[in-house]
Amino acid sequence: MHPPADHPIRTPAEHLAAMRDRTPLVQCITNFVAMNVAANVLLAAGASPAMVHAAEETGEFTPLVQALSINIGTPSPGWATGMRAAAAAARAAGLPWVLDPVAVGATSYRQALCGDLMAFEPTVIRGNASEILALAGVEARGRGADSADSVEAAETAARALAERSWAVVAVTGPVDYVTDGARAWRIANGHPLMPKVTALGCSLTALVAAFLAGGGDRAEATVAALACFGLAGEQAAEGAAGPGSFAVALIDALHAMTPETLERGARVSAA
Ligand SMILES: Nc1ncnc2c1ncn2[C@@H]1O[C@H](COP(=O)(O)OP(=O)(O)O)[C@@H](O)[C@H]1O
Ligand SMILES: Cc1ncsc1CCOP(=O)(O)O
Ligand SMILES: [Mg+2]
Repeated sequence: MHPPADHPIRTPAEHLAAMRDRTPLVQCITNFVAMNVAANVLLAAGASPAMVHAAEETGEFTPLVQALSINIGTPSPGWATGMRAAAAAARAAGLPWVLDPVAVGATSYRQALCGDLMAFEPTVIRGNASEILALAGVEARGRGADSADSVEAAETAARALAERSWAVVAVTGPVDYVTDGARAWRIANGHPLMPKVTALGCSLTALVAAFLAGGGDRAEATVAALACFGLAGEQAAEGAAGPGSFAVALIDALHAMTPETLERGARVSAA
């Protein structure tokens, strides 16, 4: 169900162009905080969002989309049933899907839900360092939805989780880390204002799903999405007076991003 690893190598710019060529329909089951922000991020970047979460319709709806993003940020039993149904439908249809394990270390309910979802083999897992540590079963110091651990501290756990689950694992923070268990990259794009705006991580997870829908190697598509989002953050910060105007400028920067700008601005290195 995962794209084969023998795709020709694409640059982040080529991944952006491929995503936009497809204008992928991305089903998002996300939290109440992120719903609007994530939809606007997808639209600005060139994808098409659909916030569909009811178990009653997802079996019918998920096969119509090009990628799925599941974020457990504000879980409840009905939504959890919808998440499991959507993940099952994505797996059955061979669609790429991304898991965002928000605050998974905080409660046993979130841990159990992520355990259920992991059984449906996410294509990519994207979280902050504390979330990836907790999901990997390593002691983490998360504070709710925020990380209290460094990306570096989560790298070994991320690799182990990728090997164990066969998901690509993306750990975000000041410098992001992406691994498929065999290969790894660091993405140095981003700006310190990004964690000062809620739901940007959640929105990035949805953007990763959109980039996966563009095809190619799933790890490289993930790296491309992170570089694109981080670079948009850098550009947005240039004229921002603080987190409020930054959030608006980030949407504008994603909309204005071109493959050429991304080619020049992506700071990706092998890890
Ligand atoms: N201190 C920072 N400096 C630069 N970029 C950051 C920083 N913290 C987070 N980011 C960026 O913010 C985005 C969201 O990541 P993160 O804050 O780790 O997710 P979450 O909101 O899920 O905790 C990513 O693009 C990441 O690279
Ligand atoms: C604040 C909050 N509480 C539950 S979900 C959520 C949003 C978290 O968003 P992000 O992980 O992108 O910062
Ligand atoms: Mg998050």
